[in-house]
Amino acid sequence: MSNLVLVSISSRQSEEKMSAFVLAVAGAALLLGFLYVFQSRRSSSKLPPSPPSLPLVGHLHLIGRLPHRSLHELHLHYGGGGLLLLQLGRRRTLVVSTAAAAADLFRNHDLAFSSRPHNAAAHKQTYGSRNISFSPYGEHWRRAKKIAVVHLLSQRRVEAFAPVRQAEAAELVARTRRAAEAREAVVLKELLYSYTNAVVTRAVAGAAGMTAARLRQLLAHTATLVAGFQADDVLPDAPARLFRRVTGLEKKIDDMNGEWDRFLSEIMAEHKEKARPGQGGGDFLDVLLQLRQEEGAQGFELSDDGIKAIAKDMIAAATDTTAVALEWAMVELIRNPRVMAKVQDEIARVAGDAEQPAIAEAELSKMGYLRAVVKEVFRLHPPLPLLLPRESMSPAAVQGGRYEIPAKTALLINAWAIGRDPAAWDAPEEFRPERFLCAAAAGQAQAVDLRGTDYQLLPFGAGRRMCPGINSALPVLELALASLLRHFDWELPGGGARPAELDMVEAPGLSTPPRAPLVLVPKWKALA
Ligand code: HEM
Repeated sequence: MSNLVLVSISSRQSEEKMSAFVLAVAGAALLLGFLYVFQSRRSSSKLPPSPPSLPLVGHLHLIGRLPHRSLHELHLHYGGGGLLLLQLGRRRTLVVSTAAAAADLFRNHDLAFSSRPHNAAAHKQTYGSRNISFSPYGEHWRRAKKIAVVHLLSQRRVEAFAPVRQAEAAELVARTRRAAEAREAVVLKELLYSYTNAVVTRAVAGAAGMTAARLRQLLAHTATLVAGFQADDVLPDAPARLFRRVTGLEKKIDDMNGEWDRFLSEIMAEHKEKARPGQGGGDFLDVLLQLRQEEGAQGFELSDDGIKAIAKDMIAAATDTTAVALEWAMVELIRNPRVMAKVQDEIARVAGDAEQPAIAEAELSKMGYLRAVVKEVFRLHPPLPLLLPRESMSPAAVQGGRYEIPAKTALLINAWAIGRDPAAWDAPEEFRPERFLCAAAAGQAQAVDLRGTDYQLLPFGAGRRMCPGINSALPVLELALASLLRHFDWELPGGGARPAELDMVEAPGLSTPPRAPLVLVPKWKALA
């Protein structure tokens, strides 16, 4: 930039002109900045606290590569009542950082905040927001979510997939055993991602192997295209589109959508071919095709694109999240040998010395400490630390009228910060699963749970937009963890970091695995 300026100014006269110009621009920017701050303060005295902002970008310059951490810092500095109002580019955004503020939002204003902000790139990737996750609040979302809850992710269907989980957990153990026998270290992320990917691919499309491998590639590419703040979050529609075109992003997104569509169309065509009407389907695609035949799913038109959008949603929502939670669980257990020993003892006690490699799912419900470990992992490492963004559809007077939030305000719930809220948790930075057992032992009605009614623990969200996949995710996660801890002892490779030195910072993205992928050496435990 400075070189350009030097070259272009050839005479004293032009230097003077330039200084005047620079001064004018700087003055205008200052004025705009002042007006902006003044305007946002003046427009309502009942807005939540907000740091000083800049013209155009608002507060974007205050957000680093890990937005949940930047927002937590801002909350510690400015947060009144656990709320902050930020201008993130073009989006006015309410950020919730404490359990008490989340409780008020979910108990009293869930409906007002039940939509999703429009994002042109996401709109394109979801067949025009025909999926569930990114669909704005309305009839389409209501019906699609009901289909997911009643027909795809119900307790009955989750139980029907138990053999798939068993088979994939056995495969996970077998792969790990091969590495153990070869005395090789494993990259946990790869092992775990293959497992969750295979489970979800079989549930959605009934296939594993090549299909799972192709899907894995598609998911990885998609993640790199949608991670972090997008042009659409910052700029109005037309300039955002122009930005995407100029940077080549638009073409990349179109190519990726084309690949996804070819893949989904192929597996749909296979399902249509083998469909046996009236036989009650096996995988999600079978169920969706069957529902289409039955009176249009109670008047809800399930077009080919609609079915593909829902199938893609399920695959994307289930794979990463579960693998990320599993990887953090292993990181925390390696860092906390006392907890590792205790949970391994419990698993050995409950699962016994059975010859077969798989743990029966009925045994998982008897592993209270394992469940407490899982909750503690979700408290400190929610895989989607800011959940999914929401948007308000009407004005809301929150915290008993203390603050007034205008309609069309985006909402970010910082589940990562809420899990560290000192008003809700004792010694929040400590990994201590016992906190969940003590609550139950102390006669409190029930220990804090993950199901969206305890607002200090929100890894699956809460309210109308809460994750419908929780019943399906928990057994997938618990089964893998129990199997890996039952059959193997785990060590860091020699010469690497010591447990206490493990990097506990996240990688950036919508879901946040450890920044440094965990590498461990498994040791096969011969069962007694
Ligand atoms: C550890 C695993 C998982 C975690 C941590 C997780 C977390 C979340 C979160 C935080 C949300 C947004 C909630 C909100 O906006 O308040 C969400 C939404 C959603 N999840 Fe999950 N999820 C997991 C697994 C799954 C699975 C296995 C499925 C399906 C097979 C699934 C399907 C969905 C769908 C469809 C939505 C959109 C709901 C809506 O917008 O109404 N998730 N999930």
